[in-house]
Amino acid sequence: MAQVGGLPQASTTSGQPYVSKLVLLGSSSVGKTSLVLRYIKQDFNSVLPTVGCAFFTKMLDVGSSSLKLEIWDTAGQEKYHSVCHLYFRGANAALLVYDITRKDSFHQAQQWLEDLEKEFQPGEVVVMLVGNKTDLGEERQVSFQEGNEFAESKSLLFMETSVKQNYQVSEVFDTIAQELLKRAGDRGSSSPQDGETVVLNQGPAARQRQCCA
Ligand SMILES: Nc1nc2c(ncn2[C@@H]2O[C@H](COP(=O)(O)OP(=O)(O)OP(=O)(O)O)[C@@H](O)[C@H]2O)c(=O)[nH]1
Repeated sequence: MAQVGGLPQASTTSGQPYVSKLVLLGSSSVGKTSLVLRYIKQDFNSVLPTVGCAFFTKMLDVGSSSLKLEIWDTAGQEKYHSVCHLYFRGANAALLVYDITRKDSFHQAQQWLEDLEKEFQPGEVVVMLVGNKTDLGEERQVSFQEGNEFAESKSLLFMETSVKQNYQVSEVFDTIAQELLKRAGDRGSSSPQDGETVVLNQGPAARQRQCCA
């Protein structure tokens, strides 16, 4: 797993949260929607395939800082592939989700990374590779080592999860939040003042790419 730094240095003494956009990308049926629903609603049920994109928000407290995560859960079906590009514009973080029992989904996650690399500057977006469905270990086609090595080669965060068994689900989002706040602190972003909302990664490049979603 790529190294994650300590707790963020930035603080929100004014009580205003940082706001970040997190996009979930990956093949159909790898468990993207399930991951979000488990995290936000502590629920695991069979869900219908996503159409286009679903949107969720979640407030997190990390140390003395608050972060509002705007979570965009994209549809994995091939017919929505081109639409997904519209959704990941302006993202601060991305989860590239694959199913450890499906090698093709691992390759698709790598393809999504290439797409992100075309859209963003190196290091502009926090990216985590997530291998889901560890409860189906007997059907595993992608080893932990394979996922980890690919993530390390691309300087991505990496975790394996089982949404079904609620294994490492909150850790995925907490790690992303910590990394976002750490980067905000490293950049010296000032704490939001009363009535002000700070949107991370809103440099000149990001402002030019307004999301059309
Ligand atoms: N065994 C197992 N099944 C899971 C797990 N996570 C999700 N599933 C199941 O996998 C199927 C697909 O899950 P979804 O969350 O709809 O997958 P998705 O990636 O959002 O799919 P699209 O909306 O088509 O992009 C559902 O039947 C889930 O119940 C897991 O950790 N283990």
